[in-house]
Amino acid sequence: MTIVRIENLTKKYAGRRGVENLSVEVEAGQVLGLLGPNGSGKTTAMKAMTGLIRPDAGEISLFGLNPLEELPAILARTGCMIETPGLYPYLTAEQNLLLTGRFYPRFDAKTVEPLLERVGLLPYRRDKVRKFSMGMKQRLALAAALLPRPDLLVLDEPTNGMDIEGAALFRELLLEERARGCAVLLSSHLAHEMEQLCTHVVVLREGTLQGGMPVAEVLERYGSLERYYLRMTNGEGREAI
Ligand SMILES: Nc1ncnc2c1ncn2[C@@H]1O[C@H](COP(=O)(O)OP(=O)(O)OP(=O)(O)O)[C@@H](O)[C@H]1O
Repeated sequence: MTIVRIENLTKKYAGRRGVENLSVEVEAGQVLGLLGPNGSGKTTAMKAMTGLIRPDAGEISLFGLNPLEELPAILARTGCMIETPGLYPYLTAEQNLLLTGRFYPRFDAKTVEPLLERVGLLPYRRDKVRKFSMGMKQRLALAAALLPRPDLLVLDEPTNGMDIEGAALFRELLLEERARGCAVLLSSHLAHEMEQLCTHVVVLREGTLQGGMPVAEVLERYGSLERYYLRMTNGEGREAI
């Protein structure tokens, strides 16, 4: 089942580059990795998909729905982590999840404690988030993204600031979600992490798609995702998906 379909998405900021003519698809159970240098348009693409910004052109369909018209129905089934986590600093970790969970029709308050345990924050559940380190906030934001029991996860550099244990926990968690049939759109600068987690990758450069293929094919043809990435971003090669 196709969960994400983006066709010819273009978003420019005051005439300047953002993302141009991007087309991608993600099926249930697939993890699509967005790779690209800083400023290549990954966050812009994710924001346009989740209704945070309005695209200039192109078609976006999530679960067969248009985010410009049916965003609440889409967000009810989607977990997001884009840029700064939207957390309430003066509430505890537990209160944050209980409050955020109320926005999701499928939320069950009984899942809060297991979720806190899953991200390693159970001992800190009664601590105010303002006292949390960056990595702890990332862990809590990840738990918040899982609150709706999502069919789609949109994760922009989720392990940024996480310690080694947190990043390992994240990997485990993401593979579980993938096995459950959740579709994932993931961006990260860690090629090794992406190689382990993604089923498919696309590479962006200066707002345009340079290439993309299943990770298994990348490994077969290029030996590593890093080599493929470097090939796609140094301007040498551009391949059709
Ligand atoms: N709000 C904004 N106003 C103006 N330009 C913007 C804005 N947000 C992004 N841009 C520009 O759009 C381009 C793409 O930025 P974007 O944040 O999507 O890249 P990215 O691939 O996510 O980068 P990074 O890897 O650094 O997170 C950049 O040239 C950036 O300067």
